[in-house]
Amino acid sequence: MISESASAPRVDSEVGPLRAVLLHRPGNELKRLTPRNNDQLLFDSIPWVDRAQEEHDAFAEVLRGRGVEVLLLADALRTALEDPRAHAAGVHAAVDDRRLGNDLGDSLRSHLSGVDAPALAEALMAGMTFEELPSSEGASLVRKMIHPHDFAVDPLPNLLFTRDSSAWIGDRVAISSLTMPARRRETALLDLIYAYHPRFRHAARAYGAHSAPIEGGDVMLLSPGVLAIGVGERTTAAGAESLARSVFADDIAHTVLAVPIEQSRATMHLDTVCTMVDRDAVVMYPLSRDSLTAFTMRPKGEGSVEVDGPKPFLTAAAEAMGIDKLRVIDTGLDPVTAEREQWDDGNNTLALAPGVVVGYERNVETNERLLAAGIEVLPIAGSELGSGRGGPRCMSCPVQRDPL
Ligand SMILES: NC(=[NH2+])NCCC[C@H](N)C(=O)O
Repeated sequence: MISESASAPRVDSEVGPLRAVLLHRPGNELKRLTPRNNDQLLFDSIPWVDRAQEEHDAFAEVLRGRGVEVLLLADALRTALEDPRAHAAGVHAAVDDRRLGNDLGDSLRSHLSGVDAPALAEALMAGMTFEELPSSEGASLVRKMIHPHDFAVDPLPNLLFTRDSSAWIGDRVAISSLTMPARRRETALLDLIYAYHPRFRHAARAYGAHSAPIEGGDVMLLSPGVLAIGVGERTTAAGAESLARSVFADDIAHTVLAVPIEQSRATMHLDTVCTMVDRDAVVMYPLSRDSLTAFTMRPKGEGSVEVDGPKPFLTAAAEAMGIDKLRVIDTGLDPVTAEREQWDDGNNTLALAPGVVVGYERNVETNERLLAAGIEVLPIAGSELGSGRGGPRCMSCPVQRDPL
């Protein structure tokens, strides 16, 4: 259970000692994946769910072993839904009349209004097929014509990647406006947690969840007050610009770098090619090293934003951070190994402190080079977890880090 008394959420960097993190233990939503729907649901294969849970439990244990408080999204959602206002909003978020028609929509609404918080949380996360809807009197055309195994409420298998659905910047939380249709409803769940869970009730928001697309995998806190935002398949230029305006207005950042990344599945977020492993160091996909660029945004007064660049990313980042150089841990891998390990989230590490990161054990060569560069790598298994294309950073939303 999530305690209510822990100290206030705050995250100013990528590598400050991690104190609390939001994870999602994969649940029944993964059991909805089939070879017919996995592409649309953004998984590359069909995970073995029990094993994925074991791998995830082991990931959480590694974090706890290092003194990190692990908050689980399902627990947080159930707690939030105990509040009657959250429960009503949860029912609203589950029922889509455009899909169900008015008759079925009404009957699902009245059914879900009567279930307890855990059952509503389960419907919100794992979804419901038409066959699972409560049987109602009268014949809805939709019920007669639809396939019983179609989804009346979509499952959310990508809840696993808590990084993307919300991100803490300083003492504020930005709830994402997710791009892919398969993930959009995650916004509503995070919105409920941050509005109604006692631990978060007082948290101020950065950015409006219904603004232009932003996903947390693209948001990197290079140093206190300096953000890098990937712009590619998920976060749009409009999203990066609105987030910049919002953090400038709230005075929680002074510089925001917008970093164009290739619009492809392999590089869906900035953190698929680059993550921070130390105060002044990143691990980076070798092919991105010399090609990544950045536009630099700064506040210009009266709510306007000045945009410079593009410059090489490493130069722009060092300038914004006020350091001589952002070190790149050179994995020095040959292009084929580098491409294989990038695909398996080798560059997607989660820092627990400066110089200490969690990485997938399968990325043997990347991890060896990190170790050789003096970075401690805590390896975790990810054969099943990785089937959704996300590594330790994607699967974690830091809620509290100590200042550097
Ligand atoms: N921060 C990340 N790289 N997240 C990975 C998310 C993977 C997920 N299947 C998606 O396509 O959205």
